Amino acid sequence: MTLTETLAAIGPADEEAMAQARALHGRLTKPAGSLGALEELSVRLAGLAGACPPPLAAPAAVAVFAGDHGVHAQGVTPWPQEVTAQMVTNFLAGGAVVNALARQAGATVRVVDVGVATPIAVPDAANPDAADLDSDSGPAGPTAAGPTSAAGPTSAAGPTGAAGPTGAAGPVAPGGAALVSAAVRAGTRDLSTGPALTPDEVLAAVRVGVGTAEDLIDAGAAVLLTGDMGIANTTAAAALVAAFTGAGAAEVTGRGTGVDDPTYRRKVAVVRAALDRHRPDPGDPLGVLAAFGGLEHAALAGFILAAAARRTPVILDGVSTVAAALVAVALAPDARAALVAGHRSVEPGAAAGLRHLGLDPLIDLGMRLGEGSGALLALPVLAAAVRVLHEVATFDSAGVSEK
Ligand SMILES: O=C(O)c1ccc[n+]([C@@H]2O[C@H](COP(=O)([O-])O)[C@@H](O)[C@H]2O)c1
Ligand SMILES: Cc1cc2nc[nH]c2cc1C
Repeated sequence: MTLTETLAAIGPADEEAMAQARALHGRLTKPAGSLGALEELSVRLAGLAGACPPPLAAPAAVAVFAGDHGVHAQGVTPWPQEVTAQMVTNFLAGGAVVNALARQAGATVRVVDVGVATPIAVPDAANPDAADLDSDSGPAGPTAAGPTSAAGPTSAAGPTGAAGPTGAAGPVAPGGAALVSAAVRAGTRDLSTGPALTPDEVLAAVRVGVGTAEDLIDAGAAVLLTGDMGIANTTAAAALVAAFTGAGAAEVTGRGTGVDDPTYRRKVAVVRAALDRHRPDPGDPLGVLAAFGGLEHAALAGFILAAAARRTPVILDGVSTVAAALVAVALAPDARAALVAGHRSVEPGAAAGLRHLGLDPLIDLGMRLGEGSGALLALPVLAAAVRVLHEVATFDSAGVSEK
């Protein structure tokens, strides 16, 4: 679908299904309210699906969007830019945190190059079947269904190719991920000296995200997870969060990968100057993306919107995915119904963004990695919330006396 069609397909939560889920919770063999936040989550998922119970949350697929940032030139991070490409290679080889956590959670991983600035080395596919989580490289389980296997032909990026030259999914190393090459440009321009992206580049990146979500859902995914990789992207994310929440630069800028005091001060100054320079209008979400980027934020916004249009839950991860959710909800307020806040990242912009969205994170482990790591840890919680509605007996059916 085009972005316009995607936005038009996003509708509000189904109040009737939510009422049914609330009523069902009152009949299940547990004191009312005893499952806390799990209950409200399952009610929201019923509202999204328009059904009670909503579908079980499997198979699950995480998409990690990778891009580079011109603002890297301002010294806002200690890491060299080429680490973005090197970490993509690590994802493909199966050696990153996202791979370990995806194997643990029984999710597949797709990596989308939407704007990496340096060449990506694709590891040899020693065993192309190994990315199928049914294999020995990961735990077998109901979520390890073939159709979403990262190694499958659906990874060939037909629909995501709107942005330009798009590669078929690359070879997959054992336990690794498929690569979709859909770079819109080799990193953004420096947001501190001018717009990071042109309007056309923004739209192209958003389309990559829309196509990725559609592709994964068409291949069977029942829940989508967001991930990002981009050295210096917490600077762009902070500016995006400030633009949509109205918070000041110091409130939303964090230490990212762990920057020292002088770098942190420089980073806050860069975000403050960029906000002054661009005077972003939150009523023009695509204009805000053009001002600050990044390409992965734009693609993530499209990914979230397409999930909402297909009434599929999408688990947010860290600050970049929260920033993208702010863009998505500014474009289509009803998209909020599809959002599940996976975790509370240490990065202050993540908490500020979640507050603005009115979402409570499922877990809070002091993490600040990105890559989809927090979303993957929250996946079993979401899956459990749904399974309870499917499987727990009622007082009537189990013959348990009520109070
Ligand atoms: O989202 C988070 O919680 C998060 C917090 C700090 C760092 N990161 C990751 O670190 C990279 C950006 O950090 P930096 O310091 O280079 O801006 C990028 O790849 C992010 O995925 C992610
Ligand atoms: C090593 C490394 C891994 C990452 N994963 C996500 N962002 C990252 C940033 C760095 C620097």
